[in-house]
Amino acid sequence: MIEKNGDSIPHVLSVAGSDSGAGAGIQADLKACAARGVYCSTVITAVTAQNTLGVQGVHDVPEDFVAQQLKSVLSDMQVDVVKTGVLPSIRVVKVLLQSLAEFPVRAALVVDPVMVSTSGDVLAGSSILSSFREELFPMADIVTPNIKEASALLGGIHLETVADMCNAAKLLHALGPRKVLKVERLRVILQVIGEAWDVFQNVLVKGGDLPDSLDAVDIFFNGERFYELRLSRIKTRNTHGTGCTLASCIAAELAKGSPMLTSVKVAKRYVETALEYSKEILIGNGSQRPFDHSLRLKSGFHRKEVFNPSDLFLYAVTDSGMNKKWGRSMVDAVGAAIQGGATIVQLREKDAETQDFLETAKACLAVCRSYGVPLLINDRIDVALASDADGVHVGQSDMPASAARTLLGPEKIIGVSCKTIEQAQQAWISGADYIGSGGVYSTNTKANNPTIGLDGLKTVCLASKLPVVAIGGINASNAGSVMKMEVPNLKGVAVVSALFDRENVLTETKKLHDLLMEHHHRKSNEIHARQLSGK
Ligand SMILES: Cc1ncc(COP(=O)(O)OP(=O)(O)O)c(N)n1
Ligand SMILES: Cc1ncsc1CCOP(=O)(O)O
Ligand SMILES: [Mg+2]
Repeated sequence: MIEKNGDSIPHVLSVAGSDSGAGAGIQADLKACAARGVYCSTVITAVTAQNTLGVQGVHDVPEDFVAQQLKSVLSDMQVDVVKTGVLPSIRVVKVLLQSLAEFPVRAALVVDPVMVSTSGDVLAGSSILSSFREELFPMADIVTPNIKEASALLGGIHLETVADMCNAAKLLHALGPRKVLKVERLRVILQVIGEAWDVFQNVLVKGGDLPDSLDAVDIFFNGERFYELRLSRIKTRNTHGTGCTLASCIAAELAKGSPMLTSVKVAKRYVETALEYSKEILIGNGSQRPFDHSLRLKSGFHRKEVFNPSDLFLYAVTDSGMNKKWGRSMVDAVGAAIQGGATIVQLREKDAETQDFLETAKACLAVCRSYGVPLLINDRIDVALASDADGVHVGQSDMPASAARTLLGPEKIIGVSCKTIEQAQQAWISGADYIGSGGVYSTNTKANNPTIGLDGLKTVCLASKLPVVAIGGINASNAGSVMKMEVPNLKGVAVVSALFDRENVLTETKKLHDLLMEHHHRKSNEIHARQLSGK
């Protein structure tokens, strides 16, 4: 951290190559860190003459001078995270590792094993592979290869499917044996002192180049579990520098103190938002075009960064009565729902005392943040504000969404319950982010709540400018009928009893998640087939 007037600013050191076109490399790292509110210092390892057409020349910086830059920064400034990009020679890798041994960084080492530019130009030769595998990776907290890099690092194996990517992530993870030995000791110490630990080496295999995928799918593996991180693929040619930017954002979030998985999810969302924002900008005449890291040029656009409609996919709404009945705490229930695949959580406490509600909210928020899952508060703006939850859900007789927006500001998520076209239009005008629509089917969870059926849901979805989540009596046997409806705004289902009025929340959530994924894949394949046949 760097001290400024008593405030500390998270600090990332980027050790990478310069891109004269400023789409990738050091320049992308500087812009990404600035966009994420983090200080970024730089050690330049190579200077490229580069533009949107490709790389016209590369000049490696002599390793002595790389060492001198490293010493200048690390001996003087408190670095939280080191992020690496182009490391053009084995000697530079050695110099880096020696510097890190002399001046250890506080939080993490993020290794983006850059070998080939977007244009296909080689930036680090294959002689570097063994040095990466044997010397650098064991020291890294996360490595972030794309498909081509993962394949090269694993002796040229073919990576064509998500299953191949999982396999590659596992094999790359296994290259960190010294790290595992080192962290095993740390794990024991942390367990003894009761601290959470997040120190296993992590691998993110980026699937941006995966053939035939409509989504941008990355595989995150932490040595224990695989996470399939899926966002819609933005159709644009302005993608030069996405790898550098993603790794820098991960580094920036780690420097702020976020857990690894949260950092990866935040970084992925940021890149998606930046690509969406810049998909039509024109810089240069070639096909390797950069994007705009500074999302504030278009007013209001950065709201997209706050809320991701695909988070509505499996929306878990809690019920403390049900948890009590099955003898578990709210925190355990929320943790189990997230592990089962819940993509957003709402705390719905109808009878709790304010102080208890606030404490529960803070405890659940810690769980949600550790998984990068947003937590919303039902009805109570005051509890959302006091706990710093990610937002609120309000109904037609709760505080109006416009007043909630004024109180919560632009950085929080607001959902509104709507049964009619007029309510849906008003929600949009009021500055809400999404609509909850139902009860679709009858339910015992909410009294005096007329059902609107699938037809009512469809009417709201078609009229809505906001994404919609369906709610009310939804479970594993009828969720398919809901998601089968051909309405673009419908993003998922919100569920109470089918998750929480059950003995095993994790199993029930997983069951529903798998079913929703099956529908999602079927729908994606249908769209893909339709696009291919030109219909
Ligand atoms: C996602 C979602 N949709 C609708 C509701 C219902 O909210 P409301 O109409 O305010 O009723 P209560 O939940 O407050 O009883 C919801 N909670 N979540
Ligand atoms: C909160 C709410 N709002 C509309 S229906 C409903 C209850 C949904 O609960 P369940 O999923 O148990 O039917
Ligand atoms: Mg309400």
